[in-house]
Amino acid sequence: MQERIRNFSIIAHVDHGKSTLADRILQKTRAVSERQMREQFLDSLDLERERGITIKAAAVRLGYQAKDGEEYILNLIDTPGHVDFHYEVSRALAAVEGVLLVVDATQGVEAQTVANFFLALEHDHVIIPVINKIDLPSARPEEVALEIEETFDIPAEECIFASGKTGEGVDEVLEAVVRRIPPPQGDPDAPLKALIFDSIFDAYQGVVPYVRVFEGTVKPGDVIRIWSTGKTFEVDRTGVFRPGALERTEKLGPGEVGWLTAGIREIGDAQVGDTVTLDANPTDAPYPGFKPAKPVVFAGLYPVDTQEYNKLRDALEKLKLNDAALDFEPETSEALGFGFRVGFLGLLHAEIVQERLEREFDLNLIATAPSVIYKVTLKSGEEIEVHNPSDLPDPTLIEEIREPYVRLSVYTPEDYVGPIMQLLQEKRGQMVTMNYLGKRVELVYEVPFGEILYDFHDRLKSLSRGYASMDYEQIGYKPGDLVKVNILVNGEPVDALAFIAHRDKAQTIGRAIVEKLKDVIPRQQFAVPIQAAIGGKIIARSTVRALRKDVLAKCYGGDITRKKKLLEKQKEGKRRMKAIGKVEVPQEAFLAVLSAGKEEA
Ligand SMILES: Nc1nc2c(ncn2[C@@H]2O[C@H](COP(=O)(O)OP(=O)(O)OP(=O)(O)O)[C@@H](O)[C@H]2O)c(=O)[nH]1
Repeated sequence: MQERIRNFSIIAHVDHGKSTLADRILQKTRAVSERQMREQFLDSLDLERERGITIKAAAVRLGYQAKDGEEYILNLIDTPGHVDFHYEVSRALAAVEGVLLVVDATQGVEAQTVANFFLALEHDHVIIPVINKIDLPSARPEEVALEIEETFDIPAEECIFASGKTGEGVDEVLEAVVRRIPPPQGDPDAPLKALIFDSIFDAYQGVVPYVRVFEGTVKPGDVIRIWSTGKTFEVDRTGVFRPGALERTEKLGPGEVGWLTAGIREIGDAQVGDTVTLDANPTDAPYPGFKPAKPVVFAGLYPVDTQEYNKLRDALEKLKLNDAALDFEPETSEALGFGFRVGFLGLLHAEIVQERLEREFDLNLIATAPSVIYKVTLKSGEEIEVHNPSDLPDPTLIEEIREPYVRLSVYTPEDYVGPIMQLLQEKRGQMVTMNYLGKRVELVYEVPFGEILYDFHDRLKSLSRGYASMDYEQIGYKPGDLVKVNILVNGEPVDALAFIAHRDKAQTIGRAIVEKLKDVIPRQQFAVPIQAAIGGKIIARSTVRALRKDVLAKCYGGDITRKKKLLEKQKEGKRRMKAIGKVEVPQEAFLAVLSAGKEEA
């Protein structure tokens, strides 16, 4: 049977049509009847469908009758395309022997096409390029095929032209999967070696690890051992993925992709990348390179209503069951009260978590601006990590501050190289290389991670009319001339608004923030000064003038529904206010630093 298994993934730059192609493949293999077929089958969380991005790798097992007359088992493992979830892509790829590299025929090769290609190459996978969306009038498949040849050294003839929308070329794709991708290797009698490439949490079964078996066999009743923790569990069930269902099997053998349950209660006991083996007959070669996912971006999350603190904690605990990368600890802010410092894999991850908290748990939250982790050496010789700018010790105690750097690659049509280089310079980037790939250019820079955190991606997109794309990886810490800037509202420093910036940029950013705050803080009965300060030195200042804003002033005439709408809008705005001294400060204020970068340009 192993001979007729094919395990593969689809990799692509965001929006190049990975999920649509997967749907079409499911349909072709008739694994799902038309009626059952939901759009974008593999994205199982509602949120994912709504935002149109794939977050969690999922898997499905399909039956396929090939042109050679044989029946094949195809295991399709879905991968997330966004850079925040790189580690999950990498582990999903470890579970397969080949990949479909989907490239949009109207866009060509982009940053994550390249990053994903190299991940697949590292795993020695067979790579089948699929040029997608050929139904679009602006498609230029031949040109893109040449671009692929030039960039990846894959002959242009190997590219398959397809459309996930119309279904054209999908038969060819399936035949290529069967013919070009090799069957999995592995000995059913060897000691068990299975890789956890994903997991879900089920209220009854606990953590359900998704595994790819490389060697040996696992079946109900076996006692398994999780490699990194050494913990043991008795297997209750094993099974495979049918579209929309987890189907039970007697066992899982080498080359198979499936799931198991074993009464595992903690997500930390079955983390993506870890190896499962048998306690009685363990493998001596676990899957290499396991590292637990580590958050790199931190933000404060506070309930608007202080009564909701416990509800927020319960919600975070529930989310963590399904998300090993989510990290949180209690935090108090003078301005915002009791809340949590929450760690994320990146900005997108942060946005998704906040959205889920508000939607699925009906919480009303104030989020503070996200921050990276700074490493600080004190004059006393002590080393500390700062996850929250307001925790940065007094400058007189500090010997050195180091900030995290990323290696950033940007892909862009050559027309936009000038403005993008200017942007990178403004972000304190240092060029590593610049490569020409036909009419496209790859720029590689080392940039402080904190600089690209807020608005970099938006600005890159707008500078290049949407054509440039980016990818990055963490490369470690470097010292920087960094200072903490405090923001004072009505003379009081607001801890939740403090930020850390390079000394040369502190004043510009400080000025942009106080200007922004002036606009978002509603007028009070009295004038409210807003200041930015480094230590005792005021570097920028603005004033919210007295007098309440009359939202109805704009509506003369008797349009009562419009008046109502405005009043409701004002109420909505009020829901997310925090009183700071005598001043009501709305949610937007706490994110002012996010938009401050734009004005700085
Ligand atoms: N015209 C046309 N549109 C397509 C085709 N394939 C996908 N699309 C559209 O392109 C957009 C992105 O498609 P998705 O399948 O969601 O892309 P994806 O790569 O899975 O995106 P992520 O999950 O965010 O990585 C959607 O609006 C699709 O309807 C195609 O073959 N032709």
